[in-house]
Amino acid sequence: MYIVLSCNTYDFLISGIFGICFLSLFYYFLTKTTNQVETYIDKIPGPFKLPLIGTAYALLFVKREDFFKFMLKRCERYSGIFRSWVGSTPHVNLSKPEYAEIILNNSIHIDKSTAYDYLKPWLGEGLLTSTGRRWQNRRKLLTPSFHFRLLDDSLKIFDAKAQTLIQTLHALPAAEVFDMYPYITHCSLDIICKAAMGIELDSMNSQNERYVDAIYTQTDAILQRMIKPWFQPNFIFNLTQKGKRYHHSLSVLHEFTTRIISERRRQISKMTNETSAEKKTFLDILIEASKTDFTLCDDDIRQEVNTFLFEGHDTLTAAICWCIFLLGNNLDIQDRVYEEIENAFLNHEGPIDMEFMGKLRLLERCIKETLRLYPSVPIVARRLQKDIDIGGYVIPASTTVNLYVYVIHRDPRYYSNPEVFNPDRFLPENIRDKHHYVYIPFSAGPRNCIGQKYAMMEAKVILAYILRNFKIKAVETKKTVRPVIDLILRPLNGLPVSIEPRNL
Ligand code: HEM
Repeated sequence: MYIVLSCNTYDFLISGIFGICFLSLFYYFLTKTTNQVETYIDKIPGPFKLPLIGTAYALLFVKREDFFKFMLKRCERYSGIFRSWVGSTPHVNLSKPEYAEIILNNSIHIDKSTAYDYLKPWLGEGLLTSTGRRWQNRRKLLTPSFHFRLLDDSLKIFDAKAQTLIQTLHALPAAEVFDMYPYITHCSLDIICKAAMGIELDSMNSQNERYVDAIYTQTDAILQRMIKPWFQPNFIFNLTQKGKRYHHSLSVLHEFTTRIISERRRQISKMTNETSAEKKTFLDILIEASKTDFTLCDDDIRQEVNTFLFEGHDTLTAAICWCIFLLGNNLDIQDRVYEEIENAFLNHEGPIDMEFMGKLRLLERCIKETLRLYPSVPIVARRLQKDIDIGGYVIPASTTVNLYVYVIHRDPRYYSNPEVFNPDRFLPENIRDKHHYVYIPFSAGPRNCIGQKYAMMEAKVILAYILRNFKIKAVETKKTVRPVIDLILRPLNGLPVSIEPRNL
């Protein structure tokens, strides 16, 4: 007789057996070194803790799609600050803007938490995950790629790709409900490849599913490893089905970026003096710098390309889709945005430019309000460099601190009816007296998002074209939609909508 084990059961058994042996071995040594820390951490309120597993036992039966809701409930229960233990690693979870300021408003606590180590096989020591001198040098090198003038040039690419997206959407059968999420994903992937790497991917026509699927497998596996101690030791994780899928997806991602870099190198080698004097892409800057900077080898370039491909399209796709979801539920606001876009197009010829962008004020407020309600990066984590005092508790150096951006953005002291979509919260007169850290979708301080201006511009262009061409109705409502987190905050069921072409 055969016993058929589901993937999850198999993974659970393998990781359970090995995990218990592994954790027991290290427990003695770990507790010896963390006693002092433990005394401080355990003064902070938090759920009941078990030996070895910490507070992660509560996640044993929490499904992936319920994890975010589960953590939000904890935030609600402990209001502002609570501690949790992922195995023997203490985490302090913060959800007040005043606490976010203490963590973000300085150049001391700029190290990412050890949880980001699980991103390293993929993103290596790229800008998102690196630290210290290496991070400083890289940030200095890459910041000019996001200079305003260069962003201006990227606008033409945003415009051209948004028009391709519109043609694709027009070709779909009318009045049928479909998932718009993959269409936005391919559009923003094509844009980042062209604007930052100089490569024409054309995934809107060729549907590059292998790369996109590999990203979802990675981000899911990485999150599971961050929160479930039994998946953390490599030799256990590698034996699980999840581990096997993870390694396969890793090779797909590396293959993809290696192909992009060699293709761009080939293009550069064919360039004449005239064409090479044209605008340099982000990848060109890296390739050029590697000729004189010997700390920038091929592997470093690949790490940065992986980082920017991921950060540059996945976060943005989520933001655009959440905005369409919200406007598809608030048709009165959608109509006002449509009018604004139509007025901006009056007497306008050619691709969208900076002047045109300046006219889309309501649309900009809608994007900001979307990022308040559904920040693409809902939790930001740091590893403390020295002891700090928060809410009357001492949090020792080296502790992992998680900032719940999603909860901070709903602080009722600063946002009345925080669950309501109201773009006018971002009118100049309404934001004047707000706490600076009550709105941090791009994080804040020295390690804020390097691509935030780029992101706002791209979102505006894509949304302007979609909303000008179609009236959109979202199928899901605020009540039915399930935000899930696998690093990025996405709607569980994608973005089911029906679209009706507007008469232009
Ligand atoms: C709506 C879109 C976006 C959102 C909400 C967003 C949000 C964020 C946040 C919260 C961080 C800090 C992460 C952390 O500390 O763990 C971050 C960092 C970063 N973002 Fe974005 N991002 C967006 C778009 C982009 C784009 C378009 C790019 C590139 C083209 C980009 C590149 C990066 C990079 C490289 C970092 C690491 C910066 C550093 O540590 O120095 N992001 N982003």
